[in-house]
Amino acid sequence: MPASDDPLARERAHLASSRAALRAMREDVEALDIKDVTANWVNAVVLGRQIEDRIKALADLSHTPLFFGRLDYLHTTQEGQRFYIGRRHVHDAGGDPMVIDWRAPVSQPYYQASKKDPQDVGLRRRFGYTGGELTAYEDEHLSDPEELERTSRLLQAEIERPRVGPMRDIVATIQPEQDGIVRSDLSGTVCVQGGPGTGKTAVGLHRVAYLLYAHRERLARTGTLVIGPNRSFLHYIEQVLPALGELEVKQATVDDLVGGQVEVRGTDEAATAVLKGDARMAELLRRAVRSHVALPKESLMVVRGSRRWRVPAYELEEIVQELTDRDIRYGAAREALPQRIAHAVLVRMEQAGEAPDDRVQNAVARNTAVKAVVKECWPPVEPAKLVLRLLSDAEFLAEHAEGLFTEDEQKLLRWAKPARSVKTAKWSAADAVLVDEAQDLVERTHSLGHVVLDEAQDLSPMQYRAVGRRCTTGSATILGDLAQGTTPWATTSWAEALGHLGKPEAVVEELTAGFRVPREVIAYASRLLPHMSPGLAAVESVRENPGSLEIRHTDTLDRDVVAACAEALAHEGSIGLIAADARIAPLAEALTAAGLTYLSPGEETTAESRLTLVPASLAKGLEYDYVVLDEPAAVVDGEPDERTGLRRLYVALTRAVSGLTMLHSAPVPPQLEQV
Ligand SMILES: Nc1ncnc2c1ncn2[C@@H]1O[C@H](COP(=O)(O)OP(=O)(O)OP(=O)(O)O)[C@@H](O)[C@H]1O
Repeated sequence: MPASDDPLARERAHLASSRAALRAMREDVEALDIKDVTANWVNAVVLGRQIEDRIKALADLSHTPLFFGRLDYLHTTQEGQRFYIGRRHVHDAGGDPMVIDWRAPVSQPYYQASKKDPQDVGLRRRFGYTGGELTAYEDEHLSDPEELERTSRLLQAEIERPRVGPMRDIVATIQPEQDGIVRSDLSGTVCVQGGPGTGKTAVGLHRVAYLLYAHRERLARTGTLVIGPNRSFLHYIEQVLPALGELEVKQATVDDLVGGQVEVRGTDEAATAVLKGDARMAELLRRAVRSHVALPKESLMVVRGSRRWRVPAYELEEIVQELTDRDIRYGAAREALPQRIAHAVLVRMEQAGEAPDDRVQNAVARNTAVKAVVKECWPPVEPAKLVLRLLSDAEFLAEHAEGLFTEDEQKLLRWAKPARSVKTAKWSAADAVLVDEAQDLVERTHSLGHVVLDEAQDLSPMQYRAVGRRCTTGSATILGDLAQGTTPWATTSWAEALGHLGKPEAVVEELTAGFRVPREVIAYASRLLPHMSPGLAAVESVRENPGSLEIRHTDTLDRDVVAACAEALAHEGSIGLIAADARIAPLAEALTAAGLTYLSPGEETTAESRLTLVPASLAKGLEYDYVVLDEPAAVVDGEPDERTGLRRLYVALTRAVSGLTMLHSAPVPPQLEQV
């Protein structure tokens, strides 16, 4: 068959010319000479960096196909009729598109069109690649009533592909219900509830990429942030956005966000941490900050030259009262106060026939007598010092906690040993959140354009508030699973959480199709659901490969766990050995003794180094091709209460992509028995 008649050959030719076009685009950028256009050194550096980023974004990565799909519309539109869909836009020398960005509106039917609703699509073609080579394609004629609907083999192969290394993007296979969330508008906050492996993280990251495409300038100005539960999780996901060409998105944990003011060196008992995370703390802090405002006792006398101007105490009182009533930050009101007082002085000057201008008003505002009034009525408040006092000084706490916290609760809140200074205090993570709240009462926190919050179910109300104030003027994507909440303050209702976040109007979407965990394994793990999160639906696995689930009883646990790891290493893909935190040290020793090298979570698995030893407390959000789960009873017992223990076990049981081997010497928790 001549190449021109062979569709695969034609597609390969299009790939080759698209690659050449991309190379040309890159060469054009590389050839840019900025000497003539940059007037100064700063501009040159900024522009130089932008060009470097652009060159990086135009790299042709051999392992990521330039396009993964094709759409042929039934009718020609202004933009054309046939489109190749890929990770980025590529055009030829004449400016005509060779590949269309997956985020462009014309690409949307690639994800959304169906036989029921073809959206003017005649043909949808998916491409299969082997090692960077285009080797297969698969067609759907959406408008052909004769053609039967069937599951795409290429899609299935992509979902079943063994995992190794960090998280990958899913642009080629985003599902319609996921696409709806990815493309939802920047103005709205979306909350996604979904069981393990339903693609919440993937959807959140692709939503950022989409929003950056659709609102590039606005978000470049305001900024975007992805919040995850810990460093190892952030490492695991950090390559997804760069692979989609987005290099500017920041990542942080909640602790990172609030950690600027104090150094966290202490911990809290669970009951204390729960209380410190309670939304009532916000009111306590508000009262404590506002308690610094005092009404003036005496009148003010401003001397300028030979004249003296007097503002009576009742008028100063009115000014202070008016600022108290207004809903502005403590610090902003403190800055406004001298000007207000100066204004009152200026009114008197005008009444006396003078014509003072702005400079006079500014000079009066800086007058020592005015400064003294400000110091007396609106003294500066240092957030960390204020929280320190609340947690150390029983009387001060009691004064502001009245009607909010009982005496017993106040006792729980107070540090056993009062701290002397901000530097030496043993701040806990929950304390840092309080300092952040107090800081915001003094000075408004900068708001970003969009924030993605992953594993949100583990946040306390005060933590939700800390995240919420970082997107007051922007929007958010909140991702979580109520069944995976393992903190003592875990979320029980999304409506409540969204209220704390300050986005009560957000829509809650649910994802139920599972892309990670094989059917048999998810069915086994879901036996726990009625015991820990009644009412939540079990995930429906879309994987065809039933996967393997093996439960082994043993009297020589360490030895057999190591053997199971060695067995798992015979398969391709990554291996996670998950165990209760207390079991990590003995297992590490056993692995080393057996000559098996292992990584810690967050370290990248590679083809050479594929085994990770994962404490159950860090397993959330991660996935491994094969999981060996050590002693489930120890995972449950590692938590302060049974429900949290079962949830921790549920997380550990749902990390596997291809197979799970569970080994136990103690009895398996009875909740896993068949009902
Ligand atoms: N549409 C899709 N096509 C292919 N793979 C997908 C798709 N959606 C999700 N996946 C894959 O499924 C796995 C689970 O996705 P992800 O980690 O986003 O789920 P999650 O809901 O955040 O899970 P968890 O609750 O355990 O944190 C990942 O490997 C992801 O790439």
